[in-house]
Amino acid sequence: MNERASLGNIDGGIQVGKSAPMGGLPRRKEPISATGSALARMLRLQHSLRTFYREMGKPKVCFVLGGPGAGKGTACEFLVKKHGLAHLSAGDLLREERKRAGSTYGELIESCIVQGTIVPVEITCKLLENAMNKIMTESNGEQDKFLIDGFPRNLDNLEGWTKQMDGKTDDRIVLYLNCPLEVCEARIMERAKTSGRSDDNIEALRKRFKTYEESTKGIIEHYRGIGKVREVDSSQSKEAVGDAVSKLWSRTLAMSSSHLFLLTHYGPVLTHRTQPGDLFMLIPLALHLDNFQFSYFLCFFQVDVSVIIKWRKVLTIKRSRNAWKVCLKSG
Ligand SMILES: Nc1ncnc2c1ncn2[C@@H]1O[C@H](COP(=O)(O)OP(=O)(O)OP(=O)(O)O)[C@@H](O)[C@H]1O
Ligand SMILES: Nc1ccn([C@@H]2O[C@H](COP(=O)(O)O)[C@@H](O)[C@H]2O)c(=O)n1
Repeated sequence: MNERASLGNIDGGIQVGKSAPMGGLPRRKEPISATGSALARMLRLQHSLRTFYREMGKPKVCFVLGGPGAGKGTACEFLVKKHGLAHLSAGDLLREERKRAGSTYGELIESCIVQGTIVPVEITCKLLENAMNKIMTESNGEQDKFLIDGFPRNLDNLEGWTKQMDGKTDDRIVLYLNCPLEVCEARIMERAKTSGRSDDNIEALRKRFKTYEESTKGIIEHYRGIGKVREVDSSQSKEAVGDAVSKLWSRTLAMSSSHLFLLTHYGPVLTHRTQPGDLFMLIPLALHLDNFQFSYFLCFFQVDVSVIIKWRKVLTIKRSRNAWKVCLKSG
């Protein structure tokens, strides 16, 4: 499903964000001795669980940046087809809003586009927020992974997103498509023959390059500084870029969302990062490590079955009522 643009306008008015999948922590089954350290451990665990649930319920975002013509849209289309992600292009949403009858911002948007400057973030961010909400609502919350293409482009975009979205999204990584500007120029001039875009001409392109050099590169460096940039050489063929971004997605994003957590009141006792291609199941996992009289938490997790199989050396897994029970093997 290609969900590029055409997804919302500023008057859409849908609330962003969705509530965490679980309302709160399950009740303890058995009381534990009320020592200070046990209490401290409980509080720590409660805090990490709350963080975990909060992050799990948020839409996951991968920003896609690079120069004009670096191949952002093309790479996103590839990821949509291969990995079923939702693609929101800030530029496409702005162009859509520009032509919407009755839009208050049509003229402002057009003037920014032909001048190669950046539209005020309140407009772009609202369009993105509405489009994300539309996709999440229509998919019943199942589509929660977004490629946001061409955003944040400058400091105003970055600060506005942080303020307007205020932790409502889980901003995972920045996919940076690095391509020499001469290559970008040749691509855009080729695209200009058929695109009909008012900024696909050499004059507007030079202005867009200037904005990219002066504003967007600083944003990429900001994200690099906090370890979020994943870089791909996008001067390669479309197939090679597609392969590279797909591998990146599998290795970085899929892995980071697929941990196996065994939670006890002593904290997560084991976590495991999965490999691309592992089998995933969404199952209710109830943990009760009998020997240690741990209380259990009934949780929904993405569980990598092959990991469970490895751990069967020390753990047994039984189905009990409607839940899975994990016990330490005796002897
Ligand atoms: N790896 C590639 N090799 C050759 N041509 C490419 C490659 N990637 C994209 N193109 C072509 O270059 C042009 C620009 O690509 P695309 O629209 O994906 O870039 P973009 O970064 O999204 O551009 P913009 O910022 O202007 O929207 C398109 O005509 C596309 O078909
Ligand atoms: N965050 C953004 C993104 C885009 N724009 C404006 O749209 C033009 C075209 O963007 P593309 O990503 O489709 O190349 C861009 O030059 C800007 O004028 C913006 O303002 N803010």
